[in-house]
Amino acid sequence: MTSGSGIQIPSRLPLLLTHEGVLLPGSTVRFSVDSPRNMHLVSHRLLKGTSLKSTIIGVIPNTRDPEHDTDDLPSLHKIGTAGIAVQVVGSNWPKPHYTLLITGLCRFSVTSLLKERPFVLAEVEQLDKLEQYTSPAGEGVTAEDGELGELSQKFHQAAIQLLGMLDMSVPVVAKLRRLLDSLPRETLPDVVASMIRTSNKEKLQVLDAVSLEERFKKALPMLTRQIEGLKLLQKTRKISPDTEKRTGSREWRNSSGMCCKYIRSTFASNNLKGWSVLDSWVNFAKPPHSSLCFYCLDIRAARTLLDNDHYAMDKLKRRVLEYLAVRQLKTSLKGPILCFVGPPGVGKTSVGRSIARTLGREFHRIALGGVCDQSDIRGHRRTYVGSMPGRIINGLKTVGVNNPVFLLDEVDKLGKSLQGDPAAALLEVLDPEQNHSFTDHYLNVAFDLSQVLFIATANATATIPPALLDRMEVLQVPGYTQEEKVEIAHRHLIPNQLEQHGLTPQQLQIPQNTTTDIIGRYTREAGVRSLERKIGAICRAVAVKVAEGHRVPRSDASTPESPAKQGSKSQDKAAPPEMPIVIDHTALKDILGPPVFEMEVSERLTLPGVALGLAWTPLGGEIMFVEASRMEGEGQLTLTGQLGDVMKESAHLAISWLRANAKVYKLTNIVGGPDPLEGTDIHLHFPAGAVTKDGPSAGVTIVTCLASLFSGRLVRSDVAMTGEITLRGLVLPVGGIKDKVLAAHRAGVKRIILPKRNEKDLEEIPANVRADLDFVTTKNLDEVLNAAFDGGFTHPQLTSKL
Ligand SMILES: Nc1ncnc2c1ncn2[C@@H]1O[C@H](COP(=O)(O)OP(=O)(O)OP(=O)(O)O)[C@@H](O)[C@H]1O
Repeated sequence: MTSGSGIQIPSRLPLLLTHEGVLLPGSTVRFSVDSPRNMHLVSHRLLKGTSLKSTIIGVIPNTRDPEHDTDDLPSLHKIGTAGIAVQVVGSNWPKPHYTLLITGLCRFSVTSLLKERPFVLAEVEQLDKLEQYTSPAGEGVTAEDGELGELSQKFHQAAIQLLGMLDMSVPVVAKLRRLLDSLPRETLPDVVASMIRTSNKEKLQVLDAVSLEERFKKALPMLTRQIEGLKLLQKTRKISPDTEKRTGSREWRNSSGMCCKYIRSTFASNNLKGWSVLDSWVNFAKPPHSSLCFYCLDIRAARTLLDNDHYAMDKLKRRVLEYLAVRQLKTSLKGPILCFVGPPGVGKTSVGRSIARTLGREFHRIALGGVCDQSDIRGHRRTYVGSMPGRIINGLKTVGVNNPVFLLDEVDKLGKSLQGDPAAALLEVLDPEQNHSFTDHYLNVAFDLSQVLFIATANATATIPPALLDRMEVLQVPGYTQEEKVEIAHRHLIPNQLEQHGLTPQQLQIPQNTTTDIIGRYTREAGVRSLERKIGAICRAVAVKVAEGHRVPRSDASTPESPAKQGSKSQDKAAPPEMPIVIDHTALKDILGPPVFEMEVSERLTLPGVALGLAWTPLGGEIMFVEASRMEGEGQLTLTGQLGDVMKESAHLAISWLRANAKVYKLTNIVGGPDPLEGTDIHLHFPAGAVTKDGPSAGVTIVTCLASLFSGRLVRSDVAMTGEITLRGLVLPVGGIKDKVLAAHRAGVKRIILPKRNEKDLEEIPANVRADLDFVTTKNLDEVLNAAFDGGFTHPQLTSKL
C-alpha cells in the first residue's frame, strides 16, 4: 500500500535506531537514547530545528545503534515508523542521555541510505496512508470489502468485547473506548496491538505486516488471547451475580497490566464489622500495585553509579554487576536471590538501595528482625478483627508498581512462635516456581510476585533457616580496614553529615588524622555506623557554634543580666567563630569526650597466664583476652565468661594436651611437680563477661595462655591467634579469618598465628594490612607455642641437645 496524493511524510528522514520497544502508528512510546548517532540526531536535528517537519523522524526498531560513531552500521530493520517527537528531555546523570516521547504516524521502508554520520539519514517510501487517522470512522474498510471486511468486523467486535471486561474509569481504557468509536477500522490493529499486552516480537510482526489483511490476521489472535486470559481470571473469582448486586463490584488491575472486574466475595455480611473490613479491603485492592514501571539497564552506568555510591566493596560490586548483566541478557526473572551477609554498618542496605536506583526501580525495605508470626508475611484472614494484609502486599501498595526491589532486611533474625513460622511463608515468596501466584490471606487473590527483585541481608548465616538459605546466593560483605574507613568518611560520610546538618565545607573541616583518631579511639566496629554517628555529633556541636556566630547581638542595656552572662555575651560578640572550624585533637576531645578505646593490648599482656585470641561474631571480628590463674587446690578447673559448650570443651582439651606434654615442655604445678594440675586449681576467664562466647577457634589461645601460666613465661605482647585444636595437638582451620585479621590490625597487633589450612584466606586481606602484619601459619601446637613466645617455646630436651 503506497500513499496517494494525500498527506505525505518527508521523503528524507533522519533515523533513530532502537532495539527496545516498538513504535506502531497511532501509539506513543518513550525511548531513552544515549548512543552516539542517536544523540547526534537529537542534538543536531530535534533540538536545532524550528519547523514541524524537523520534529518528524523515522524510528527503526530491532536495530542497535553501534557504541562508537566510527563503527559500521548494522543492517537496518526493513520497515520503520515515521513519528513526531512530542517531547525531548535531556539529562547528564548518570551519563548524558535524552528521553524522547514519540507518536507514531505511519509505516515507511528505507529505499537508500544518504549518510551514516553524524546521524543516519535515509530516503524513505511511505507505506501507510496518513489520512486514515483523520478521516471519520464510517470511511475506510467496511463489511462489503470481502475477506478484509469480515476480518475487520471480527476485530472490531473482539475489541468491543474486551472493553466490556475492562474498567472504564481507567484512563487508558476510556481512551481505547473513544478510539474504537472514532477511528477507521484499518487503524485498529496498530492501536490495539500497542495497548494490549504484547511482546516486542509480536509488535514487530504487526509492524512488518504491510498489507492490511495480514495485519488484521496477526493482531486478531493477540486480542483474542487477551480476552481469554481475562475470562479465565474472572472464572477463578467465582463470580456470582447475587453477590455482585449485594456488595457492588470493584475492578482492579491484574498482573498482566490490564484491568479486570473483580467481584467482592461472600465474606462481607451486612453488619458493621463486615462492612468496615470490606471497606478497608476495597481501599487496599484499589491501588494499581500491578502497574509496571519499565526500565532499561546500562551496565556501564550501573557500574559508575555503584562506584559513586560506595567506596571499596569491589568483590560485592563485581558480583552485583554480573547479576545485573545476566538479568539484562536473559529477561526471564528467575534467578538466584542475593543475600548480603556481614557485620552491621558495612553498607548492605545501602547497596540494595543503589541496585534499585541502577535498575530505575522502586525500592522498599521490609524489616524482618523479630517477626515471628507468619501473618506478618501473608496477612491475616479477614475474619479476624483488625486484620491486615502482610508486609509483601503492603510493600507493593506503598511502591505502587509490581516490579520493585524488595530488601528483606535481617532474614537471620526471623523468629518462630505459636502463630506459625514466618520463614515458611517467605519460602513461597522467594521461590520463583511458586511466587507467580502468591496469595495473601487478607486479599485472598493470587498475586504475581515474579517481577519483584528480592535481595536479603543478614549478619550471619548460622541462624537463617536452612531451607531459606538454600534459595539464596550468599555474598559475604566483610568489615573495612582503617584506611578504607578513612576514605569512606571523607568521600561519603562527612559530605552527607554536613548536608544533613545544613553545614558546608567552608564552615567545618575534619582533617584525615582526626578521622583516624575517631576510628581508632572512639569506635571499634567492623562497619562505619558509629563513625557516622560520631561525625554527626561533631556536626551538631559545630552547628551550635555556627548558629551562635550568626546571632544578632542584643544591646547589653536592654535586659539586666548577671555580670557573668553579660561577660560571655560580649565575648560572643567579640569573637564569632572563625571559619572554617577545623576539628583537631583538642576539639575532638571537647566534643566527644575522652577516648573510649585505648591501645591496651601490650599493657594487658604483662603477666604470665594471659594470651590474646581472635574471635568472630555477627558484629565482625574481635580481639579476645584469655586469662588464667592457679592456686592450691584439688585439681579443679573453673571457667567463667559466659562460655558455650564447645568453648568449655576446648578448655578441657587444652588442659589435657598440656598435661600429656608437660614433661616435654617442662611444665610444672604450683609446687614444682610434673603434673600441672596436681594440688592445683585452675581458673580460666574470658573477659567481657557479659557477652556469650562459643566456638572452637579459641583452642590455640587457651593452650598458649595455660602454657604461659605453667611455665611462668610471658606471651609476646604483639601476638594474637586463632585455631581449633585436637587432642593430639593438631591445629585445624577456622572461619572468619578476614574479619579477625582486620580486628587484630585495628588493635595494633603485629603478629598473627593461624592454622596452616587458612593460608588461602589471606589472599582476601587488603595488601596494606598484610604488609603491616607478620603471619605465622601453623600445623600443630608446638609451632603455635614457638611463635607465641619470644625466642620460641622449644622443649628443653631439644634446647639441651643443642
Ligand atoms: N563502602 C561504603 N561507601 C560509602 N558509604 C558506606 C559504605 N559502607 C557503608 N556506608 C554507609 O554506612 C551507613 C550504614 O550502612 P547500611 O545501613 O547500609 O549498613 P548495613 O550493612 O545495612 O547495616 P545493618 O546490618 O545494621 O542493617 C550508610 O550511611 C551507608 O551509606
